[in-house]
Amino acid sequence: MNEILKISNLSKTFGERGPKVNALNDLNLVIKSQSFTSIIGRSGSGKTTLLNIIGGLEPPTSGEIKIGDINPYKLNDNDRSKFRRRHIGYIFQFFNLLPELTVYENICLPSYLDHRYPDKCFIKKVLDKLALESMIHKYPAELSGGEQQRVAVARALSCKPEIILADEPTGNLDKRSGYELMDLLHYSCRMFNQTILLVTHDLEIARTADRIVTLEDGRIISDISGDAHEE
Ligand SMILES: Nc1ncnc2c1ncn2[C@@H]1O[C@H](COP(=O)(O)OP(=O)(O)OP(=O)(O)O)[C@@H](O)[C@H]1O
Repeated sequence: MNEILKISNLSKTFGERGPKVNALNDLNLVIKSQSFTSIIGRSGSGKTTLLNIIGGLEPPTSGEIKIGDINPYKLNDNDRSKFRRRHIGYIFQFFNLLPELTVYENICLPSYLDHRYPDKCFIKKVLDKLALESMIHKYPAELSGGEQQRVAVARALSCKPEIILADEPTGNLDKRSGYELMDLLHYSCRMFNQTILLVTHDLEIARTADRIVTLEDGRIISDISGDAHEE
């Protein structure tokens, strides 16, 4: 498999004026295309910071990140936003759906923002798989937490991004919905050839991945692939 993401000597320091926090310290990571990686670690270990930097939301203090051949931080703001919309899908703990839009409009939002027509055929497939077809005219407030999270997943998939970044996506779900969501992410990784990076505190959820990367104090302290992490 090819590399889709390469992170070299990445550091992030917060607190320009006040006390400094080294959230990431000289971190190196290579992610293969179409792989499923869990990122775990204690609170404050740098997981969200890493995901935000990969997602083009937070520039690193030093070091380099390449998604394919592109360093998103070498693009201007407009091109970086476009790059993000086209190549990266986000799933957050608090679904972040827009309450005044229907389920279908929420799902198509990334395409609208990109001034493109949504791929209706593809979206239909996603709706089918996520069992959302009957809900497309509803508003987020009319849905359960699990249903809202499925809408958030459909929205993340709708532009067929190569990379899905999921930050504690099961954090607000009951156990069953959490495992259903993981099945969906594994399915989309296989069916739509996506690469998934998942931040979680839940070790059982983390173990469903191909690879588990553990952070501590902004450094990788363990990186286990394949069946080894199931022992
Ligand atoms: N915008 C910010 N300004 C200042 N410090 C920050 C900022 N964002 C994160 N930090 C600090 O950077 C460190 C890493 O934070 P980060 O949110 O990446 O950790 P995390 O592993 O995702 O934690 P959690 O599991 O609690 O979400 C923490 O010490 C945090 O307080």
